[in-house]
Amino acid sequence: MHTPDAAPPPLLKVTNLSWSVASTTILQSIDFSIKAGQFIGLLGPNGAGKSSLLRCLYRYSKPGNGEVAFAGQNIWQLSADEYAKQVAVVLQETPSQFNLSLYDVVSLGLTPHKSLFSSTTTTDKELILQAIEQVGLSHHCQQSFDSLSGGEKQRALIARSIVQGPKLLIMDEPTSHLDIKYQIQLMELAKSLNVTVLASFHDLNLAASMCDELLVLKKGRLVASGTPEQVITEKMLSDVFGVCAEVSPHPQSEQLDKVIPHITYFYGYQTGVTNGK
Ligand SMILES: Nc1ncnc2c1ncn2[C@@H]1O[C@H](COP(=O)(O)OP(=O)(O)OP(=O)(O)O)[C@@H](O)[C@H]1O
Repeated sequence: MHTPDAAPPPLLKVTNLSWSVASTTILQSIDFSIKAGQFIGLLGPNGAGKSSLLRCLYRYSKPGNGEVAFAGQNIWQLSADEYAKQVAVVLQETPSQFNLSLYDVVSLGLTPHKSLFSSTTTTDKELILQAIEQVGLSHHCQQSFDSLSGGEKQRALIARSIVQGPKLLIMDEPTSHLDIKYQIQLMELAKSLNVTVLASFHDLNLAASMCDELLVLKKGRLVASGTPEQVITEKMLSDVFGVCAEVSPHPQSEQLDKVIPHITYFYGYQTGVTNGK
């Protein structure tokens, strides 16, 4: 009898994940999975646990309970190098690169793929230059990384991720220091790479416009997940973020052929005007 092939496992599956520091529970009983090709946004107020969760996913923190599986395999059973070939990370704070040029920093994306003494080939060099061109920084190639602007640094780190060739790109508030144009550009750039992306956001409208699905954390628990239309509701904004707001379809929804919820925030928290909405 013919049995249909089993569906492939999700690219990332988080099961009953909890993480504590000393006796304080920071993340509690978190379950979700991400399919290959999705662009997922992680939301939550300050201190909700977004960075802590992402650290458990890029194998920096080991959960006290539960499991993180990548393509069906517990990530702690993979070596750090094996995992780094599959998962790239862009963080909000860029550590100093000690006078490395932009080119050198981008070339570090090759590190997980190279043995200790192997040299950079012509193909590698082409890949590095192509990635730098893709993020629009060709004219800064030899500039020291530390002297780049915040937006240029973040784009350079995306170029490093392109060179790394990951299946999953994890970004922890990568746009927090960028002006609005670069925030949009950086996220659209990440979206155009055709890799699976999990990114934390503070700008809920940006997340709603970019993401296929959203995950919402509150006090270390996953309290909502689904499409932006399902997740971005006036009730969620009030319950999780404590704001009074109106949600309506973004004017581009029709043009883009999907419902993009758009949030208009109300002001007057000191005076109580928001209560009378
Ligand atoms: N190593 C640690 N030791 C003690 N407490 C920690 C540690 N890491 C995180 N926390 C605490 O866990 C909670 C969640 O922090 P986390 O940085 O994950 O939140 P976040 O959602 O990313 O916040 P933000 O939006 O402000 O960046 C905070 O109360 C933080 O102080």
